Amino acid sequence: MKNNSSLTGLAVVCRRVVHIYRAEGGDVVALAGVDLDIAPGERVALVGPSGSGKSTLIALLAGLMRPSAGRVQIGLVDIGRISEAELARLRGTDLGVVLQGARRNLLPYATVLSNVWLAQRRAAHVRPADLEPPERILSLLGLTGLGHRKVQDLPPGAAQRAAIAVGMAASPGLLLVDEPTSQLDRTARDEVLAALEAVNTERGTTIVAVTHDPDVGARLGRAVTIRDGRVGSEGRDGREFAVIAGDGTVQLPPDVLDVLPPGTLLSVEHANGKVTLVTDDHSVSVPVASDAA
Ligand SMILES: Nc1ncnc2c1ncn2[C@@H]1O[C@H](COP(=O)(O)OP(=O)(O)OP(=O)(O)O)[C@@H](O)[C@H]1O
Repeated sequence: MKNNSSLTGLAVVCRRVVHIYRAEGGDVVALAGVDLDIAPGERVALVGPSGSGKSTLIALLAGLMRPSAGRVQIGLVDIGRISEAELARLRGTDLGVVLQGARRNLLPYATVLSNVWLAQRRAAHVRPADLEPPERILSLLGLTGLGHRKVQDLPPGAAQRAAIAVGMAASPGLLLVDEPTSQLDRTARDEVLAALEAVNTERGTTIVAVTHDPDVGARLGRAVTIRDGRVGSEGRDGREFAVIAGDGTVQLPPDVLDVLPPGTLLSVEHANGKVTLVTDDHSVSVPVASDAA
């Protein structure tokens, strides 16, 4: 197997990723063909309506589940093709995972420093490597001076940053964070976002965060909207884009769908450097692209 040995950010590639939950009442297709490329050191928010598949996607990136079909690649490793032991090693070292609800990631009666130190011991057991002094990780996350506080005594924002510190304990190349700012006040939320930015800029770590907060998406710079188990659209630097999936399909924005409901027949006209969707009776035409300079 190829290794991810670099300490800098890891790339993520998803190709036609499908995930099906086998449930008693019937199968649930949670992801229906996700195509996504994230460059090393990028910061990406996964946004979208409840039940659209965000948590399923982050669980696949975290190696907690394998895709039913398609390819999920973290750095050089195709996580659908590696053994359970290799997957466990990847999870313990290359991937930092911060679950939703900061305190679920932490031992409440232990100090912040001990929480980071214990996470490092677990990582060293899986793959012996040089580990960063825990104090340096706390400093990166703005927790200097709080190392000897018990987790249960921390205010919510500091607890969230402590959970990120534990996620960063083994200096992973990819940090996955589920709802990092939910239930935080504005100040605490800004401190958490500043901490994530520090991780990204100072360590080069790739960051993927699931969030319901549109401001988080805007602040991270790239917001990928998951809709009905697919990549629906992307916001980049304040602009909104539709995305062509690997099978050539495009999810139309909700306001266009109001005018063109599912089942509408369209002809795709490509002429004079313009691509236009036109209804059969020519009552609606939607210019979708222009390749004119
Ligand atoms: N363990 C499971 N068994 C069966 N179905 C599941 C399971 N987990 C999720 N689902 C279903 O898969 C779909 C996607 O769920 P997922 O939790 O990934 O969405 P989400 O976008 O993260 O939602 P939320 O924002 O509410 O957390 C939903 O229809 C959900 O009901």
